[in-house]
Amino acid sequence: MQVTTCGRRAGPALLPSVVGMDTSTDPRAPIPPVLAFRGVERVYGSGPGAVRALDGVSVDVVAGQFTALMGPSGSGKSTFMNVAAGLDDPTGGEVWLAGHPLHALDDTERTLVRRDHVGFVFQAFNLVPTLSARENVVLPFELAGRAVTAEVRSRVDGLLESLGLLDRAEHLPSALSGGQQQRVAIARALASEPRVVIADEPTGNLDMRTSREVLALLRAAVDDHGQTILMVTHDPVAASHADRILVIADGRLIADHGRMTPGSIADVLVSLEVGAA
Ligand SMILES: Nc1ncnc2c1ncn2[C@@H]1O[C@H](COP(=O)(O)OP(=O)(O)OP(=O)(O)O)[C@@H](O)[C@H]1O
Repeated sequence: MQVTTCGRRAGPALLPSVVGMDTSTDPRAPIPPVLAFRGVERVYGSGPGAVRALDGVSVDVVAGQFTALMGPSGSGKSTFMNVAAGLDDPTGGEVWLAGHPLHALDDTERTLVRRDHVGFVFQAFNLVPTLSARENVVLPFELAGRAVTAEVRSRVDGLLESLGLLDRAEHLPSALSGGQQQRVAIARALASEPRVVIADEPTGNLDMRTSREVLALLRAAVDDHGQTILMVTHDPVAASHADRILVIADGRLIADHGRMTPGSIADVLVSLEVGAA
């Protein structure tokens, strides 16, 4: 097991002037991380009742990797994802997304960074019920005021086809199965070619077979298109599709594993529960 830089407060020497921004033209330069946390803290409340949901988290999420974030209930997974996506503000430390210092931006600026660089996949699909599958996939372009050009339409149709949805493109979400709805959500997340897709329990509402299909699609987005994915899951089978498994407990990153089998992941989670008992 490689233990991360968890809990370490990064000093100035660790901070390049712009973390994650590709400013170099040197082809030998290391690929910058898509997401960088530097000593990130998120404290809710104050005084004796304060909760340290993130407690000095330092980690890089690497481009073109499928990273899973796991941990017990209340360990800080949702807080990590919300801070990573600029939906929540850290109370300390630095968060860099695609080269942008989220910790230093105001709400409007963070919204723009999120819109341009993050795709979301949620457990509850979150499709607009009155729009067809294709309209749901195109919606983020329209919301962002981006022209839905012939090229965009062709990319959307290519995605729908590769996800096996072209013959369902005109259907409303209510006429689709859970697996098909999640595939539409994945198409929507991938369509704008975001720097990172944040997936929150994407298989939480799906049966085992459909879960496997959805995970294979996420895996293919990484392997075939170099997509970066950050996924929260409680499910060792889901996490076994990831290249890297981060484990969080009490707001601290406590482990950083490469690919693992579902059995080994389950062992790690059980040992956490035993340790906490
Ligand atoms: N808005 C909030 N106000 C106060 N405390 C909060 C708030 N949001 C989260 N917390 C607390 O922060 C800690 C981490 O919560 P978080 O939701 O990030 O955990 P989680 O790992 O996602 O849990 P779960 O797996 O149950 O969804 C918990 O102790 C939680 O009660």
